Amino acid sequence: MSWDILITHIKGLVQVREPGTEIVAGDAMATLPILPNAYLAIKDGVIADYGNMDALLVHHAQHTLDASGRFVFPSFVDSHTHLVFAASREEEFVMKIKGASYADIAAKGGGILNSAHKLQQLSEDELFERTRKRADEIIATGTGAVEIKSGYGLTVKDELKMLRVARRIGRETPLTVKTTFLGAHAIPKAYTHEDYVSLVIREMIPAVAEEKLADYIDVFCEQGFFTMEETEMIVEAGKRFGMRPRIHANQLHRSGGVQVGVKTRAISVDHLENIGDEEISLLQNSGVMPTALPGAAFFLNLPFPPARAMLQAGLPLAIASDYNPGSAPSGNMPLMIALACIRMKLTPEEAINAATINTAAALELQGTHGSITRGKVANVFISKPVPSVAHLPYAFGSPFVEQVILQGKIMSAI
Ligand SMILES: N=CN[C@@H](CCC(=O)O)C(=O)O
Ligand SMILES: [Zn+2]
Repeated sequence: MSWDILITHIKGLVQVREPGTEIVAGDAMATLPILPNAYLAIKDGVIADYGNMDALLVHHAQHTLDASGRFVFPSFVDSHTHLVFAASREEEFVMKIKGASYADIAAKGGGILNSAHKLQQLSEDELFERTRKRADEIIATGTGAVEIKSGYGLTVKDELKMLRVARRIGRETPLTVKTTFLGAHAIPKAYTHEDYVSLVIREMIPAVAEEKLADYIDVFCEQGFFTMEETEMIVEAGKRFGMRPRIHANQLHRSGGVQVGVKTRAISVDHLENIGDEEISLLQNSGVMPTALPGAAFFLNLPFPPARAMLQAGLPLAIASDYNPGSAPSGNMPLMIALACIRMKLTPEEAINAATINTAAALELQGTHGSITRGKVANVFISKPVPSVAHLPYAFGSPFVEQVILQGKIMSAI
């Protein structure tokens, strides 16, 4: 008997859970189970065993890694990204510094329409190569599973192109990928609202379903983008083709996105910079995962979601990066955890739960990802030598991840 990989002398094995814990909510988010002086054994791509070093019986392994002074974490699950895009938009970043708002830029044909224009010029292969670099980047900062949305195509052909690229990231990198169709991300200049919504429902959704390109359907429910009624029509159309909703809700205004999410039984409502008591009560016992995107709130100088009030109401909370060129040009999950602690007053334990076990549930990956549990996919990383888990958000922006293992394979030096 021999392990494929044995990690020994782990200072703390983080997020150790027995099978069955699929989500943490309210007060339970404050507890992050950590096993001190531990080992972790990996075989055939899964977590085969773990325990205290004193209980380690089988020492033989193809690769043995000594993690003295280091923590081992389950890889982050990033449940909201726009990883497939053509190019960065730092020109808009500078406009914002000089006073323009996100909405001003969007109204002038910038923003999402700017990204769509750039993406429409690229071949599928070129788009894949650009996206693969971002995939490597997020792997290096500890992400093991990721949701990727379309929404910068805005034509049937280009939305399909984006989703094919996203699926290919899932096949050709060690990331676990879930895909979301977000044709209703913005309204191209040549269309009326009505005509574009009809294109999304009548042509895009069936074409996406035909190639089985999307697991979920999303809509940017926001003033100047899609109304509550349009959002409901679009997600109901997606549901008829087996795509479960997740919604861009309440980013810039009290847009009603949470109300539509609850009504349509969305798996998650994401952003939530503009919610109040009414939305919090609606989310209670709804089964919808509230998801904060602290990178976007930080980058756009928006209010941060009222995380403490949500936890006090007994809600679960997930944290994702929203990696995209317009409102969150970073997929660095340790940085998102730091922002959640610093700006949303989450404790490190709460923020790490939000970025692992709860994001796994938000992608329906709770059986395979998001915790150190026997039988789950061996997606883990070894930290740099650090004094404590709280060092992660404390030393914000400092590299935290030293060695990545995905699907039971040691990734080359990062
Ligand atoms: N808000 C809508 N979509 C993205 C931003 C897209 C963009 O500006 O390119 C978001 O989640 O923040
Ligand atoms: Zn987004």
